[in-house]
Amino acid sequence: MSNRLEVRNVSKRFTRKAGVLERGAEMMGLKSPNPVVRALDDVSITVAQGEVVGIVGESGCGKSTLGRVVAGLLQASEGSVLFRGKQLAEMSGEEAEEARLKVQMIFQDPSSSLNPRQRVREIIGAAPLHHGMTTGRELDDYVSRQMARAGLDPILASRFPHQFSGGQRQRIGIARALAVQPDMLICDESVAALDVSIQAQILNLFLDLREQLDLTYLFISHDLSVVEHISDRVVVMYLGRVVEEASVAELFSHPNHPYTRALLDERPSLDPVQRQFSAIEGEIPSPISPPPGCHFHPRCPMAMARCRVERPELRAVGSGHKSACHLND
Ligand SMILES: Nc1ncnc2c1ncn2[C@@H]1O[C@H](COP(=O)(O)OP(=O)(O)OP(=O)(O)O)[C@@H](O)[C@H]1O
Repeated sequence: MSNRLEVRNVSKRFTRKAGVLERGAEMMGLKSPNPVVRALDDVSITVAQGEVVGIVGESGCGKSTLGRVVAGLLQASEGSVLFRGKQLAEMSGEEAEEARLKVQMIFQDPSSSLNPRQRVREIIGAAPLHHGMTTGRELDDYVSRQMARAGLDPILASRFPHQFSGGQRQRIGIARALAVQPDMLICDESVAALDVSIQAQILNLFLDLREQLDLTYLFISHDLSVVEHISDRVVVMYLGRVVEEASVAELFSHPNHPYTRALLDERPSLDPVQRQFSAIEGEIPSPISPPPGCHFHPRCPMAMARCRVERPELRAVGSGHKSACHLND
């Protein structure tokens, strides 16, 4: 399989506006005024054509930032993103626009990403019309096809978003993304707001679309059950870094990194309300001043002296299995 996407050594820093405390500290000559959040710290991943790669980790570990950098909604501070071996920065204007359209993002809350004043026909049809993928005359048919693909009855095209249920609204968002003929979907908590039974329907729709359209997915979720259901491979992130990656079967049966093991240990069984993992001992440190060495060491039951000073490299621990932990040495 060829690489659809390659994220190479990407870091993303945000500068937060200084709060009262920081400004006071600066006036006393103690600190720089604007704290820097290290949302991504030297992240590298590859996604093969047709693959579904799940990105998991606790809140604030950088999952959404990674998705947004890949979708071109945010610029990386360092590193590069390559599509089929080519960097966006190296492409001509038209080529770059086409590459951007090929990567579409599906967000968590369909209600806030759909214009409430637009009818579904306009929501789905505006972009393909603008980019010349259809004509005004063919628009109704074009929109109907996208709706049918996403499991919506085309007869509903003249309705407004509020006239649909949450699951149907997510289908409108999916139809809108499909309408610009993408190769890759970045799903950022795309089923998190839905009831569990509707979640299963939307996940199955994503898998069907992958078969029909040869789509590639980056699937961001805090819910391990969702990721296990849909992914071929899983990337585990902690405080802006990738700590482990493996095939879904390998990761769930032989987790290597103590953080991944803690995530899986804390995974409650069937209670959907508790399917988030927040129960690992200790607070997540701030990405403004992450701990030195291995970011996980303050919470790691197996931390050694070395873990407090030396960053562990992400290295192979098995076939297609990588982990960033000094315990593997
Ligand atoms: N625009 C921004 N300005 C400043 N800080 C930001 C911005 N966007 C994200 N961050 C910070 O970057 C870090 C990573 O955030 P991100 O949203 O990528 O994490 P996440 O894993 O997706 O978490 P969640 O599931 O809660 O969205 C967090 O500390 C967050 O507060």
